[in-house]
Amino acid sequence: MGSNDSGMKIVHGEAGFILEDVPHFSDYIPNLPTYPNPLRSNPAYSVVKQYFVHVDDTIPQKIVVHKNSPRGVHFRRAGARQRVYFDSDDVHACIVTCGGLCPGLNTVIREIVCGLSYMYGVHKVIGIDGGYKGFYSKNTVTLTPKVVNDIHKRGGTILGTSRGGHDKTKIVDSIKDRGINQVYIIGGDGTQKGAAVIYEEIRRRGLKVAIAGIPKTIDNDILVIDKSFGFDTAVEEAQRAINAAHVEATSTENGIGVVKLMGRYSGFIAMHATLASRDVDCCLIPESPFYLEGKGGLFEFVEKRLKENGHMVIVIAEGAGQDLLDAMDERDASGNKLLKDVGLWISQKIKGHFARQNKMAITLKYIDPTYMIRAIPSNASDNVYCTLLAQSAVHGAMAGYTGFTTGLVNGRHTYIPFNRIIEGQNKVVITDRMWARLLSSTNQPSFMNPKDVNEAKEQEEPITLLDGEECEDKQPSENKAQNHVTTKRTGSK
Ligand SMILES: Nc1ncnc2c1ncn2[C@@H]1O[C@H](COP(=O)(O)OP(=O)(O)O)[C@@H](O)[C@H]1O
Ligand SMILES: O=P(O)(O)OC[C@H]1O[C@](O)(COP(=O)(O)O)[C@@H](O)[C@@H]1O
Ligand SMILES: [Mg+2]
Repeated sequence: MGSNDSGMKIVHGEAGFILEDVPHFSDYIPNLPTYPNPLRSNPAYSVVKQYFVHVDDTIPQKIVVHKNSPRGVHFRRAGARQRVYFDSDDVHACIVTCGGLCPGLNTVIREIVCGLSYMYGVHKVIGIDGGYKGFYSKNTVTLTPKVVNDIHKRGGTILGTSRGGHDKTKIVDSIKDRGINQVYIIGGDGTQKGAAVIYEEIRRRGLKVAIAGIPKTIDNDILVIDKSFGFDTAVEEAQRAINAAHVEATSTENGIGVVKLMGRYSGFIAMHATLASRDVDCCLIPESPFYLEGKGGLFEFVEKRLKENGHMVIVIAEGAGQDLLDAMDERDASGNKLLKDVGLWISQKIKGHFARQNKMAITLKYIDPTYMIRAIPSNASDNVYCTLLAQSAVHGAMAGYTGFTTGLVNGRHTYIPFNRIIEGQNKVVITDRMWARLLSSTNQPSFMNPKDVNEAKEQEEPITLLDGEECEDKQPSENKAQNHVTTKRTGSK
């Protein structure tokens, strides 16, 4: 076993096998006592054949391989272990939610509390009020299965959330002073960065405190994982806005419906909502630059579509086209760049264009459902997903793992080291099949010239085979997460 530059635990095996492992208490605290897992005598679980995860089980990050491909990067499989590193009576857990809202937050809170209680007999669980700053500036909330029983039916988070306020020293002091030894942190890329910092400080102080992250992002912009909870719910709810835009557009002559959806840096909601709806004529996302005027521009396409169909629907992600708007140099308390309302901007531009041209009268309706979508409870399938994520986090912390985010990788639940999650952002790959499907379903212009396409393709890395040869096919690089072309391919498998 070794560690790389970023201090990650890396295990190398045969045929190019790599395990990007997560930290464990035993890495920095010697001779800790262990206990048999209480699930052994749990009537529901004890009948399951092989309920406990084998200590060597790992999940591959890439499942499409060639016969000579190296086995590649793997993550530790999530789930209950034979032995645990906590006596249930000694556990004092806390839960915190940070960043923007997302459908499913309450379900995750519920299932952490119920998982700890029903599976492990843990009864001391508290909620941190209002995000990271709540650790040192607010009172805590007692969480029991009774308190959380119905919360999954509500949107938002019963604990409240916030941006900014991440003070490492004050947070870790508060964890220590309160005697907390398991910390469940639910939040997006910013939150997971904050969790990594807390984990490092806990380890530096030699504390037996498990730090477990549960990835939350309505934008689906977290690396490595298949998709984030609440994303499906958001795509489903977006259909209502798109339907309304379509009804408005088809009810007048030359009607245009514009719908803005969330997606600060990643256009997954817009892309999936468009593909699901089939009523959308044009989908604009941050990853795919566009322009308005001239040949191949948006105005030309709008005119064409109106002439052909008499109406059109445009879906635009909030982070799309920001380079065309006058830059706003403000940031939120977490340091995220504040965005201008691109939906309003594009609506005014289209109206202005047709007013100037004076050749076609249009009626444009702009719908911004973003916060309505974010505030709803999660749907049934997200509820199940949230349950499994929460239970994985609980199993991991009880088993002594720490410094991990729990996530679905190729349909299996895993523990992923923080460093892997926070090294970039998941983005739509515009040279990938899914975006091509979208372009073909809307028949919109790609707004790309051949030079852009070639540049995007050049950023892709070749697949290296075991003998060091390069395969003809290419795939997006793991390390180009900040570029337009990045590693993750939601839905394009
Ligand atoms: N690089 C960082 N280091 C430490 N804390 C961070 C970092 N980035 C964000 N945070 C903290 O994480 C929390 C949530 O971050 P934010 O970006 O608002 O939302 P999200 O986690 O959904 O991306 C905030 O309290 C913020 O201060
Ligand atoms: O108004 P707020 O709360 O700052 O939230 C706006 C942002 O939050 C999001 O919904 C989610 O962002 P995070 O997951 O990073 O919090 C973005 O889509 C959006 O830009
Ligand atoms: Mg974020």
